[in-house]
Amino acid sequence: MKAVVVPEHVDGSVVVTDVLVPEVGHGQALVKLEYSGVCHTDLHVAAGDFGKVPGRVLGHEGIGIVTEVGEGVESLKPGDRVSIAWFFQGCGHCEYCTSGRETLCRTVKNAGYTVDGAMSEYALVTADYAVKVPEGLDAAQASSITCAGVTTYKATKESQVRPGQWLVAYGAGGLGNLAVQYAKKVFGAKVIAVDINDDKLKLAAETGADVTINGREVEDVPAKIREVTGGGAQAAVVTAVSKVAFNQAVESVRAGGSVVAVGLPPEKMELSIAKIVLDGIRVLGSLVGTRQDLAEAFQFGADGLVVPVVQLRKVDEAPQVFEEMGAGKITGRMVLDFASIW
Ligand SMILES: NC(=O)c1ccc[n+]([C@@H]2O[C@H](COP(=O)([O-])OP(=O)(O)OC[C@H]3O[C@@H](n4cnc5c(N)ncnc54)[C@H](O)[C@@H]3O)[C@@H](O)[C@H]2O)c1
Ligand SMILES: CCCCCCO
Ligand SMILES: [Zn+2]
Ligand SMILES: [Zn+2]
Repeated sequence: MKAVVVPEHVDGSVVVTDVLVPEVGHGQALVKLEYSGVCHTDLHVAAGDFGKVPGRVLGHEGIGIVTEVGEGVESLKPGDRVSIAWFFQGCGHCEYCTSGRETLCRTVKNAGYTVDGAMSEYALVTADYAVKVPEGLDAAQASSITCAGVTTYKATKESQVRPGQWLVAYGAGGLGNLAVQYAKKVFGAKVIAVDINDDKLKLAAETGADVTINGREVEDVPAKIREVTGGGAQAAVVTAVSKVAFNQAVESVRAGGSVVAVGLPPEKMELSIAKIVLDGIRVLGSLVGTRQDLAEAFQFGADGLVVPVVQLRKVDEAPQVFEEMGAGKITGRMVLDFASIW
């Protein structure tokens, strides 16, 4: 079967090649993929940013139909439409798995990183961890919610922004566009989108941003944000792949505000200790979302509140899609169309 794989010489490139259809084991289900979105994390994995995984099947925005279930499976049946997410499986019994923070499990399995992922014609899931796609949600759009959506929904929740308050979305890419939509349409915030690419800012404005700022054209982004918001935003969600955006975010929020770190640039943040102490600013990291978060994020999609902007691409185009994303040329989310090769 066709799959998008990290080649032996881990260098950021990907190959589309033939691999064996996996065998279903105890507690697992076999999923025939319909769609699999390309997340910037897939580029990090392909480049070895989190450690080299040559031969790994990439992908953690998978949506497909269950074709077979293994021994002991009660939660899924053939015909169910399910997701294949970064949070692939937790241990189920540690301090994190038993307190609503299962994505932090220290023995977590991650699709497309520590286990084979969703950019393949067939993929395995751990049945009890595969979140079902609700009726009424388009499968290709569900793909984008499986990582970009749930991650920005969770990050906005963690920001504690309240209706009528200001939230700045630093980065208006695959995640950032959905951060704008969840913040605006689910949490009732007023939203500023910051990016360095006008096409992405145009889409942000079309999908809910009240204000857009091009970080390459405005000399002092935080000052502009403090002016627009009358003293600073109450929250910032940073999905930009740039430390500049993280440093700007801390200077953009008002006293008592929050900065939620989501993007994964390789550098370190420069953080003014005095600023965060004297202004009581919360700076926190947020990692994808739990199974419950994903179920909620899906439902907001099914209800039409959040509408992922996706473009279907042929599986064989995966190498080009990765290059386009790396060059910042993608607007919305590129989704590999496995259904077209059924
Ligand atoms: N924490 C998590 O759970 C989680 C989940 C998914 C993705 N991620 C990470 O989030 C990041 C974004 O992923 P994506 O799929 O949205 O990528 P993307 O390439 O679609 O978007 C990144 C955006 O950052 C913008 N950007 C770059 N420099 C900027 C700057 N200085 N100011 C403002 N914007 C800037 C780019 O123009 C682009 O629009 C990646 O690092 C990815 O690994 C983290
Ligand atoms: C360590 C990378 C975390 C990324 C989450 C899914 O994109
Ligand atoms: Zn992701
Ligand atoms: Zn655990």
